[in-house]
Amino acid sequence: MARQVNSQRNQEEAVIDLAWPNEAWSDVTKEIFHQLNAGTENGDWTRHPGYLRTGERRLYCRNISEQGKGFEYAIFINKREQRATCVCQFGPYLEGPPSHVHGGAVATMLDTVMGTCAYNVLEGFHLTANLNINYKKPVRLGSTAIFLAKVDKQENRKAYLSAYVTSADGSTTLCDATSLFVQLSQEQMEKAKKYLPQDSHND
Ligand SMILES: CCCCCCCCCCCCCCCC(=O)SCCNC(=O)CCNC(=O)[C@H](O)C(C)(C)COP(=O)(O)OP(=O)(O)OC[C@H]1O[C@@H](n2cnc3c(N)ncnc32)[C@H](O)[C@@H]1OP(=O)(O)O
Repeated sequence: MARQVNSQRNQEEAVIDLAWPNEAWSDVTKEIFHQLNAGTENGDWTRHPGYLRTGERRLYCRNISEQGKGFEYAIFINKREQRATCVCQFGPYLEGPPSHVHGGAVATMLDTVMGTCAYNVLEGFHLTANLNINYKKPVRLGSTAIFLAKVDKQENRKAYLSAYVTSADGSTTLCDATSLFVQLSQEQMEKAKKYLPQDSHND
């Protein structure tokens, strides 16, 4: 059910919101998505739009355009509680150990979920300064996992986040992680402005 979002930027580049179930999603992934999406009804949670840009640049975890082959995910944000929850299904192009997900693919989703959390709940634009991951169990290729991230503390420009990854039924912890995100200074933001999308489409 990806939704075309008009982009004022330039005509040949479409911006498509992929953070919706599609036919490549398993019933488990869809079920968890609908549970998380139900949390948006009373406004506590918001679904973070996951845009595929079909132009030159693409968000790394949205760059495998064959449906179901890469990262299939949706991220939900609770701004008041400074938390993010993500349901992610790992496609067959993400293999590391045979039939299991590459550790770098899991790290990508941890960086993205914590980065999206920081982006939505904190002031200013943050970059990852440090990311530490403990891999507790291998993640089966094709399986669905849940990522739970939160902001633990802020000190000046530093934001400390933690996250853990569970199996779809929540019974098994697959990973846990901590990170440090640093808010860009005014001067750094000025320099970064030329790289930011001109319209409101993020991710
Ligand atoms: C408009 C909408 C468009 C986009 C809408 C997006 C929507 C949402 C999608 C997000 C999805 C992707 C999210 C992925 C997020 C990435 O993947 S970001 C890419 C990977 N990260 C990088 O490339 C960052 C590279 N590093 C840097 O640029 C610089 O080191 C930093 C991080 C900006 C910090 O440098 P700096 O500004 O010079 O600051 P610096 O004084 O060095 O450090 C500040 C403080 O942090 C501490 N610190 C810095 N590094 C460390 C460290 N490694 N360990 C411990 N302490 C540290 C310093 O000690 C210092 O502490 P205090 O002295 O203040 O106590």
